[in-house]
Amino acid sequence: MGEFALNSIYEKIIDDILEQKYSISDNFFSSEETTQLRNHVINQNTNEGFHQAAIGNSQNEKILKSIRGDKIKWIDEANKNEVEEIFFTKVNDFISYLNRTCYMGIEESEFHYAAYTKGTFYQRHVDAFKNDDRRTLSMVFYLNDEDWKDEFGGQLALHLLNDDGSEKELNILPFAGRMAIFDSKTIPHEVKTVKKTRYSITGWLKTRPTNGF
Ligand SMILES: O=C(O)CCC(=O)C(=O)O
Ligand SMILES: [Fe+2]
Repeated sequence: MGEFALNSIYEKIIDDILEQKYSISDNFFSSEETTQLRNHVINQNTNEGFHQAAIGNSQNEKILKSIRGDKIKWIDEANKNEVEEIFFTKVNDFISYLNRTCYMGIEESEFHYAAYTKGTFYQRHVDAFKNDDRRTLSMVFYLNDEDWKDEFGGQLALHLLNDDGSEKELNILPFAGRMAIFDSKTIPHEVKTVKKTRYSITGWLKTRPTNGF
C-alpha cells in the first residue's frame, strides 16, 4: 500500500457513493462517541440557541414551516468544544481520505445541529442551491435512541431511480450512530413527519464553486 492506511469503514462508504450515490453507515463513530454527541445535543437544553430553519441560502431566505419544521443551530468549528472536537476530528479525517483517494476536491464543510419536534417534517427537496453549487455531499448523523421505531416516523426517505427510470423510495430510520451520506445535487429526499423529538447533525462537504459564485 502507499503512504496511508486503508480505512475499511471509509472504503465501504466510498464504494457505495461511487456505485449508487449514497451510503448508510452504522459505525462511522464509535458507540462511545455517539453517546457523547447525543448527550451534547440534548444537553443544549432542547432548542436553546436553536432557531427555526430557513429555506434556501442567504440570497433567498424565508421561513416556511409548511416546507420544513426543524430547529437548527450552526456549529462554529473555530470555537468548537470538546465534544465537537471529536466530531470534527473524525469528519476532517474522512474529508482528507476522500480527497486523497477520490480527488473529491472538498475545500469546506458546514454542519448544524437539528431538532425535529413532534409533528414536524422536511418536504422533498435537493440540497444544492440553484445559485451556489458548492454542496457536493450531504451527511446526516442521527443521535436518537438505538431502538427508534418505525411508528416514531422521522424516516429519511431518499427518492432513487430504478434502471427503467421509475422512482423508488428508500426509507432510513434515524438510529443512534447511523450516518447517511448522499449526493447533494442529484438525490431528492425528505424527512417524514416525526412523532417524537428527533436529533441529528446535518452538514455538507463543499467544493470550489463552478458557476461563478
Ligand atoms: O435529517 C435528515 O434526515 C435530512 C435533513 C435534510 O434533508 C436537510 O437538512 O437538508
Ligand atoms: Fe436535505
